[in-house]
Formats: sequence, structure tokens, C-alpha cells
Amino acid sequence: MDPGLSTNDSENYINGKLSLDNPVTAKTDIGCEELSGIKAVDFLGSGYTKTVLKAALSQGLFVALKSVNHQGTDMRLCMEDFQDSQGCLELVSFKLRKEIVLLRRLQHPNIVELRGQCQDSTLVGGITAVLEQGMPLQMIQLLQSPWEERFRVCLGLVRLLQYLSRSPLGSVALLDFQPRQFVMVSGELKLTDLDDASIQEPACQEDSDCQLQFPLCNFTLRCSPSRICEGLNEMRNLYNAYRYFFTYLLPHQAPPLLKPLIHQIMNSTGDLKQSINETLVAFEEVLHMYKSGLHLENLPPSITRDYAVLKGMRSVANMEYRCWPSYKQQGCVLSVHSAREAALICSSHPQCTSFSLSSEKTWTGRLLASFRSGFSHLVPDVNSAVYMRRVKASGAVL
Ligand SMILES: Nc1ncnc2c1ncn2[C@@H]1O[C@H](COP(=O)(O)OP(=O)(O)OP(=O)(O)O)[C@@H](O)[C@H]1O
Repeated sequence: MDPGLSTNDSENYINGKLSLDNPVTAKTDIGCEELSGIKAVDFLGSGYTKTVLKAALSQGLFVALKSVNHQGTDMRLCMEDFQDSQGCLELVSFKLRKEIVLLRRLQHPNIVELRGQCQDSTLVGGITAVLEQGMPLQMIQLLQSPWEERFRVCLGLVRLLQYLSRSPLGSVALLDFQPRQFVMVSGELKLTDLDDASIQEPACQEDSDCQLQFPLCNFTLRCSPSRICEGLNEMRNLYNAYRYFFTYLLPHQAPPLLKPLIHQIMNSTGDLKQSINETLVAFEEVLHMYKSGLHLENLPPSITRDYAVLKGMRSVANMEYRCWPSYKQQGCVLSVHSAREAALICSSHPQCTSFSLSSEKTWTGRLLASFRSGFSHLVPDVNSAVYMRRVKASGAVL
């Protein structure tokens, strides 16, 4: 767990809600009337074109309000050229309008939800998009999170790119593909910046017209008989996903028996050898193996024999120790498929003398296990079981 997260964040994380779940059911079709009742406003982020504020509507519903960034680069450059503030606002707000149109047409669990809009009639171009609220993506925080959470982000991205490759608008390319175009909502990656999306695939005469250029490598795609660089948008997105997300998030600390599959995914996306459909199949296979514990088949069943089990009990006044990457900042909480996997982990930590399993689960359905170096007593808890490492006659733990 990221040491920078607060206890509340940690708890939300474990419940599969790393960011801010709205306290009431999401409301769509929010308009100017609802926005006039805004209670508190925080800054969430800004870029060249837009600025995003957090607002609490009545009933404690939080939303993100996106509007033109008056101090942004787009406005500044326009003002330098035309010195016309109303005209520039109108021009720049065109990008936000495009984004709203795209958000209406492109709906997917990994695209931020448009909850409404408000066109302020007193101001030309003064349009506000009302969006589901997330947390700006922080790569450093993600890099410190458990592999399971990092895999979730990559899987969400692949599912999104598969949808974009066959969207109702055709194959959509994200021309400005960067981590900052995404936010996190309840542990799930969501695309928020769509103003640079393109649904055109370039026309071509020959294959050499279908070049994809990246700083470290180039790819040449086929010019189709209909004289279109077919699949160029899909491949552009996939390679960007590889270079901005997979390389950082996927291989590091992957479960050992899933490493060959992950390695294959890295190779095929890094060389653009597979389509997004094939990539998604590979990701879903990893997910299936991970969820079902198939990658743990070789664990010796006897490993739990070194532990005495107390079902229906929970330990209190615990002596916690820290491990990495833990789901809780104070202590060692890791996801496991079974008591057997937890026993294997405990036996590999010199400080560990016991662990407990409760009904808390991660997004994949794996159990959360708390590892400890001791505790003072036990209390009844039907949802919990405590496993204590047996002590050898010599006094050493097994
Ligand atoms: N729904 C949201 N919830 C929380 N934060 C958000 C949301 N949407 C956007 N943000 C934050 O606001 C920032 C600016 O939004 P956006 O990327 O749409 O603006 P932009 O001007 O197009 O940015 P850029 O210059 O990077 O293209 C994002 O980087 C993100 O951190």
C-alpha cells in the first residue's frame, strides 16, 4: 500500500474503492439548476484546455465540473493571436463541446460518466460538463500498489481500447495518450480527456503511408484495398498502452507462475504482434488463472499443517509488522487465494507467527490475509479464522 495514503484511503482501497465513492446513487441529467446549489468546491486538476473542480451538490452528491481553463495554454495562445476574450472562450470551449458529444456516444465502464451539462447563457462559450468524480491518476502511487491493483488498471485499459476499436463511432484513436488523461474511480481506470480523440483512419496509396512513429521505434501497417490504413488507430492506442502503462505496471512483482503469460503479453504488445482482441483474450486468461488460483496448483497441501486453526475467532491487541506492498499502511495485509497461500507467505516472513483470514475480499474475489508477529488474546468473530504457527520443541517457530 502506498505509504502516502491515509487510513481512510486504505480502508476504501480494500473495499475496492480507492477513490471517492459518491455517498448517494449517481444522478444523471444534472443541469444548471442543480449546479446553482453547489456547496463546496475543490480543485481537482487542469490542463492546456480545461479546468476541473470538485463540487458537492445537494444530497451530498459529489461531481467533477469541467470547464474552460481561462489561464490555460489554449486561451493564452488564442489571446496572443486575437486579443478577443469572448471569441477565444468560444473557440476553446469547442474542445469541451466535442468532448461532451463523445462522452454521450462512447459509454463504457472505463470512460468517465457524463452526468449532465450546463450552458451558461450569460457567457458565450461558458459550458460546463458534469462528470462522475475521480482522482487524478498518480503513477507513483500506482507503482507502489499491489500487483493485483496494477493489473486491474491495465486490464481496464485493454477493455477500453477493445471497445474503442469497435465503438459506435468507428475505431477511435487517442491522439494525446498520457496517464494524465485518465482518472481513478473506485480502483478502476477511467478515461476523462477525450477532446483529442480521432475517428479518422488515414487514407493511403501504399504501405509506407501507414507509418506509426514513436520515439524509440516505428511500425509500418498495411494499406488496405480500400486505401485506408486500417487498424492504425487500434495499434497506436495499443502501443501507447504498452509504453505508458504495461511496462511500468505489469511485470513488476507479477505472481511467479503468471510471469510467462505476462512476458508474452509484453512481447506481443511491444512489437505490435497481436490485435487488441487477442491482447484482451490474453489478459482475461491471466485474470482467470489468478482468480481461480490455477497458478498455485503446485503449492504443497501439507503447508497448513504447520499451523493451528481457530475458526470463528479474531485476534486482538495485535503486534503488527509492516510488509510491502501491503493493503494497509500499518501492518502486513496481502491478498491470497487460500489459507495455503497465506501459510506459504507467513512461513517466508521471519517475523510472522500467525495470520488471520476474514470475509474481506479484493476486486478479484481473493481473500485479504493479515500477518502478525503476535497478539494478546482472541475474541469470537464468525467471519474470521486465526492460523497460529506451531512452535517446535526447541521453541523456534516451524
Ligand atoms: N472526472 C474527473 N475527476 C477528477 N479529476 C479529473 C476528472 N476529469 C479530469 N480530471 C483532472 O483534471 C485534469 C484536466 O482535465 P483534462 O485532461 O480533461 O484537461 P485538458 O486541458 O484537456 O488536459 P491536457 O492539457 O492534459 O490535454 C486531468 O489531468 C485530471 O487530473
